Amino acid sequence: MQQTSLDKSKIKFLLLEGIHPSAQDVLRRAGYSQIEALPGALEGDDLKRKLHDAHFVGIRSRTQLTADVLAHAPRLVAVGAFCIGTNQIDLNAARERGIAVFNAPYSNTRSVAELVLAEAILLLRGVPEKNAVAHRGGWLKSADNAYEARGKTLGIVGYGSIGTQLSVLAEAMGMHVIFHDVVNKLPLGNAHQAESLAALLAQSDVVSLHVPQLPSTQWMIGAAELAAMKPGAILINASRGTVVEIEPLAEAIRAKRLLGAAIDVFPTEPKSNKDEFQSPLRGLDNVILTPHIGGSTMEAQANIGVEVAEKLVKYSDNGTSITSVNFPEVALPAHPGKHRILHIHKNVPGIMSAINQVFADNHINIAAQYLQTNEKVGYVVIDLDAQSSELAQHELAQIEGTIRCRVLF
Ligand SMILES: NC(=O)C1=CN([C@@H]2O[C@H](COP(=O)(O)OP(=O)(O)OC[C@H]3O[C@@H](n4cnc5c(N)ncnc54)[C@H](O)[C@@H]3O)[C@@H](O)[C@H]2O)C=CC1
Ligand SMILES: O=C(O)C(=O)COP(=O)(O)O
Repeated sequence: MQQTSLDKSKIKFLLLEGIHPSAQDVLRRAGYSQIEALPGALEGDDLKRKLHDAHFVGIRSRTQLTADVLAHAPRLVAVGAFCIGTNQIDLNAARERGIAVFNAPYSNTRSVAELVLAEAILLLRGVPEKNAVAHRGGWLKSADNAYEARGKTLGIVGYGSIGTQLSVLAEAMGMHVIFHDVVNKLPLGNAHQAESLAALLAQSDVVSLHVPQLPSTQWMIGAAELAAMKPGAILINASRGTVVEIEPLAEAIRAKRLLGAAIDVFPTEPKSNKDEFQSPLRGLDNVILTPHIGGSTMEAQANIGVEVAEKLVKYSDNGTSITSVNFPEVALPAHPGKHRILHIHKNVPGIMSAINQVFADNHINIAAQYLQTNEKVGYVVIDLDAQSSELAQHELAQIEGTIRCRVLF
């Protein structure tokens, strides 16, 4: 019988951006050996060349998987975003090509929240500036503009996984927490939802941003919003570099309208540790600049490596797409003794009857069938007897609207 399931030894994983070795451990334990791991991001032709024969790619926040790049990845079955954000991936283009995208929605939330809280404390005390001055041989011993965190108001913009973690930690230190979110959220502890972003900016001593990169969050903090903040307030951004306009922020710091800032993410970030970091914020002593390391702790990275690699293995081994961020979610049991056909198709009228007709016309018994659709794509999984799978796959692949059809056994 012809082999229709791709041999594991032929399945290629490309892991970029220094993904934690825990991911490779999971993949190897599952029987995958063709793994290429690179320390930095790739772009342009280099990225396209590497993706040409990859079945799975693992990235972090830096690698841009645009529609054009995905068009150069004919074998790609799934993308693992070994991070929270998936804005670097054209999720619709991936879906239309039958490429499922998975991420790690929770593994680094605590790391970000801890860093932000630490930065808030340091900035309220003017430590970054005092530290910079001391390194230059100066001595800024003074209580001027140095404050306790206790009793100060922390304004959290985006009250999701990270925002809520931060809320709990900050309250434990005696801060008052208010938040702004486009969705009505359950306030934790004594936090409360501000009436608007403007109200939050007007009341907060520290403003911390935790929104995803979306059209609606692009440049949401610009000159007008910075001017609306309390004089002497602090801004922290560990969300995405498109959320804050950097020039007006640099100006507000230089003019001492804001006491300080901590910025972890930038409109343009170096693609590896070898490239120069350029920013108008360089040289401003009371701005903490960090190289997008909000989620970069050993704990978070090791957990993310395992979490996302396991999702890729499950999808590769048995078709389970549960928790995919762009794909119909199907939770599948094992299929001992049966072959399993995974058919990804455009969600158009008549396609399911065409699929089922193949089984009727060819007298093939369906042992189990699972279907999930979203607006654009349908994902149907069919378990059947081994001797029928080659014929079924051949026939199903001919159906108009088929995006991808593979067999597992
Ligand atoms: N600096 C770093 O290393 C890291 C950065 N991140 C960034 O942090 C972001 C947030 O992460 P999570 O809290 O896990 O996401 P989440 O999805 O749990 O929470 C985001 C919240 O923002 C809200 N939101 C969306 N649009 C908004 C708008 N226009 N105005 C106000 N609120 C809005 C959502 O309703 C949601 O409650 C991620 O999308 C990622 O970009 C995440 C991890 C590490
Ligand atoms: O989890 C996220 O969304 C992050 O921003 C972390 O990105 P990174 O994996 O550190 O490139």
